[in-house]
Parts: sequence; C-alpha cells; structure tokens
Amino acid sequence: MEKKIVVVGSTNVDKVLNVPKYALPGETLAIDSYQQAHGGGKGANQAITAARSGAVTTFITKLGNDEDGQAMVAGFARDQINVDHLVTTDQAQTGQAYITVYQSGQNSIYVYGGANMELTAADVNAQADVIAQADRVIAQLEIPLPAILAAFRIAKQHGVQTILNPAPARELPAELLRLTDVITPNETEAQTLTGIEVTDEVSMLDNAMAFFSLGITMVIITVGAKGAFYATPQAHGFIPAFKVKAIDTTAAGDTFIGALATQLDLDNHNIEDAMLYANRASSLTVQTAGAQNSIPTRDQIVAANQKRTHSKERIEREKQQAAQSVAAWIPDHIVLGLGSGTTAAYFVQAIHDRIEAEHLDIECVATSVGTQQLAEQLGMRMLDVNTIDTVDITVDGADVVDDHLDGIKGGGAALLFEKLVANMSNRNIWIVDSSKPRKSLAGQMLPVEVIPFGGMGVFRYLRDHGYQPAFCFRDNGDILATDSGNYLIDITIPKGADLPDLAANLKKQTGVVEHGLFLNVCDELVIGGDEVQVIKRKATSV
Ligand SMILES: Nc1ncnc2c1ncn2[C@@H]1O[C@H](COP(=O)(O)OP(=O)(O)OP(=O)(O)O)[C@@H](O)[C@H]1O
Repeated sequence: MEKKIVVVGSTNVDKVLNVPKYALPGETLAIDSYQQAHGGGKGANQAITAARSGAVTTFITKLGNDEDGQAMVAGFARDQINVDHLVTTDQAQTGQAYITVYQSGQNSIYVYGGANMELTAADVNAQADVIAQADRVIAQLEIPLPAILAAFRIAKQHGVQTILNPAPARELPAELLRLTDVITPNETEAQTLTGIEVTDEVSMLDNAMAFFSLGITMVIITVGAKGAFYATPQAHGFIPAFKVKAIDTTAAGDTFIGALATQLDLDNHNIEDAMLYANRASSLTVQTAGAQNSIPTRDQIVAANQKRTHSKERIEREKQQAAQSVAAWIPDHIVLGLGSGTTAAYFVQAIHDRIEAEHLDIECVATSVGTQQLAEQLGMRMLDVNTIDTVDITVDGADVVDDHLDGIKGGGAALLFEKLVANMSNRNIWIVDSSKPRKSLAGQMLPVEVIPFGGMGVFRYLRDHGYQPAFCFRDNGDILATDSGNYLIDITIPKGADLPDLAANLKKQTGVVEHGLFLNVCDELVIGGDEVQVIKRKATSV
C-alpha cells in the first residue's frame, strides 16, 4: 500500500549563472553562458522525490501569482503531486534562489524567500483534512515556524507521524521538537540543535540521546558521502553510502528524506532497508548535475539496485572460479588449512568433491566454528589444531589485499583463528574475487578483536588516535562476537600509515587480542575470473 505523504515546505526557482570570477563592487563582467531557471526549494525537492518513488503525495506550499509559480505547479502536476492544496499570494513573488557558480566550482547563493515566507498557520489550518488523512507529514525550515507548528499540531491530533528536516540549521522552539517524531539533520544541523559535534558514531549516538530527551523517537543523521546513521531508543546503526562519482550534491539530503519517507513502515521496523533505498536514491541524485531533474524515479532506483545484484552475481562467480582452480592443484597426502568466509566455503566444497572423487588422503584443520561445521557436515577428515605442529597449505579468502600481497582479513569475525592457522602453515594461498585487490590498504577498514572487558578502553584509545573506530554489530542490532566471544572494532587505516608499525602498536594495547592485518603471510594470491590470475609473493619480501 503506497504511503500518503504530505510535504509542508518551500518552493524556489533556482536561477543559476556560471561566471568566470567574482564581480567586484561596481564592476561589470561579461559572461558567455546562461543556465536556465530550474525548480528547487527543500519542500519541493522532497515532495518530488516522494512522488517519483510512488507515494501519494500532497504538497502544501505558497507560490506567487506569477509565471514562475505557474511553471512550478505544472512541474508538480507532471510528477503526479496533488496540487489541490497549494496556496497562492499576491503579496510576494514565488521564492527564488540566485546562484552564481564560479569556474572553481564554488558558489554564492542569495535566497529570496518571497511567497514561502508568507505561508501562515491559517493557510495550513485550512488544509487540516488532508494532513489528518496522511500517513506522515514532512516539513523543513525554509518556511515560517508557525506554519510548521500548525501542521504538526494537526498531525499529532490525528496520530499522523511527523518528520522534521531541520534545514537550514537554526534553533527551534521546544514545542516543535516535542511534536516531532522523526528528525533528520545533517552533521552541522545536528550540532546546531544539540551542541554536540558529530565526529564519529559515538557522538552521533550522543546526539540521538539528546534528541530522545526532547521527546523525539527516531533520529537520522546524514553525513554526506559517508552515509547515514539512525537511532531509536531500542536500536541504532550506520548505513554506508554507495560509492559513486559525485558530480553535484545539490538535493542529496532532500532525495534521501523524500525517498526514506516512502519506504519506512509506520512502526519503523524496516529502517535499515528504507535507509538503503534512500542511500541508493541520493547516490543517483549526486551523479547528475542540478536539483529536481536529478531526482530519480522508483524504477531508476530499483534498476540501479538490480545492476548491483548483477555485479554481486559476478563476484560470487569469481569467488567460485578462484576456489575451484586452487582445489584442482592441491597435492595429495597433506594437512590442509581451511579458511573462513564465503570464498573459503566454496573452496571447502570444491576440495571435498575432489577428495571424494579421487579418494585423496587429505586431513584438514578449520579456522572457525562455521568452517568446522561445514567440513564435518560434508564428512571431511578433521584434525584438532592443538594436535599438530604444522599445516602444509592453508587456503583462505581476504577482505582486501594490496600490491605487496599484504592484506586485511577478519571482516567475518574469524581473524584470530585464521591468523593462528596461517602462522602454522608452510604455504598460504588466498583466493579472492576481482574486487579485493587494491594498490594500498590506506583508507580500508581494519577489524581489531578486543576482549569484552576493557573493550571501551581500547575504543577510546583508537578514537583519540584518529582511527575512527566503530564497534561491529550483527544485522539484528546485537553486538558482533567472535568465535572466542570477543568483540570487533573496525578502524580506518590512515593514509600513509606504516603497516608494520600499526600492527605492532595495535598488539601493544592491553585488551587487543588480535587485528586483521596479515603482513607477509600470503604466498600466492589467486584472483577469480574467466581467466584465473595467480600472483606469487616476490622472493625479496618473503
Ligand atoms: N558523494 C556522495 N556519494 C554517495 N552518496 C552521497 C554523497 N553525498 C551524499 N550522499 C547521500 O545523500 C545523503 C544525504 O547527504 P548529506 O548528508 O550531504 O545531506 P545534506 O547535507 O542535507 O545535503 P543537501 O543540503 O546538499 O541536500 C547521504 O546520507 C548519502 O546517502
């Protein structure tokens, strides 16, 4: 059932001039390109996003009785927005934003609020029926506060969910915050309202707590290309943005909010799926210049997700190709280490099939409870790691691997046992798909396994040393525990980091059990593909 959404907010016509440089006071500059006016305003952008994602959308906004206003209404109608509740005025012109974009990409914006600033509580009260019948009402701060308060009071009286996008940032009356169910600031807007700077997930949670104390029940903080954070009093999480080449981020936030509002169930239980959809929607908006023209339709968002599904299928195929090609080389009469994770699972299946078909004499050691169970189910001959001194060959996956065959492992929470077995192995072969090799490990997430007691101490150390730590959680919101019952903290490897130093420093911290940097471990990297590639460690670095 499509959501019924009412957006109460601004409409602007953006008039953009591309200019070679700033004109000084009194100076006249000739310019050679004039970009036509196009639709903007946070309210209009969010209403258009909601409508393009299939919501039954009503837009309450105030326009001047002018050509700009008429052009905007025609555009709303083309997007199937219900325009029966628009208000017009003779007292002001339709809102306008004058934007000069310099060659450097910087811009200056002058906003004439115009008719937007004339939207009154009485105008909104006159539309009470449509608000009362909605599933949710969304407002932003480009219209006068009394109009927003009026909309939210009606919504509350009728059990309609309220979403406040507190943009542009400003202080807000306590009543408006009390009437708000869901608040969706970006980093700076959150800080303006709570006074707490957003630097990492912990500070986002602190922000959320501050909003909860004001009566808000869901907080979503968008952090640009990094993604978005959500918190309710029961759960919280961070949903990373899709990595895309951003050309123009105008309306990214508006697209996120409009799209989220169409997907989020009223009990909020599907928040992560709704945020994934919203991330996908805004990742499409930022790849095209402009505001409203770049807002995608539901079909475009679904198609972009399918493209991703196809590339996921290709990745699975490559993992299998790498696993099968290595399984075909494994010599007979050896002790074989079995890695952990999805790629290693393909290998376990492939080597099992060969052992059966060729009656090979291969005994195995597992690197995780999951792999042990899989191998036992298949009836493979398993050894207890404590009963042997060496492993002949270990075949494992990797999260990422660099040009020197140093890598990161452990995203699947098995890094400690994987490292123990790797260190006992005469030969370590890593099998990966083509998305895993990188020039360097800088900027990559590195899991650090910590004991639960004292984990916060390590977390603070990592935070104070600029590693941007974040505890790892399961999909259901529970903290992720490794096979040994420890916790994992993800950190980001800084640019230019000396990896052996970083590895040594991490090991020195009390409470750190192990980390996922595997330096000088991999002897051969096997990359899946229609032609499987094999890269051997250079003799000098062994
Ligand atoms: N460069 C980017 N690459 C991919 N996704 C992005 C990028 N920038 C923004 N997004 C997506 O858009 C969402 C909102 O972005 P952001 O936090 O910048 O909002 P905002 O500051 O309100 O933006 P604006 O005011 O420009 O509309 C992010 O959570 C993310 O999903």
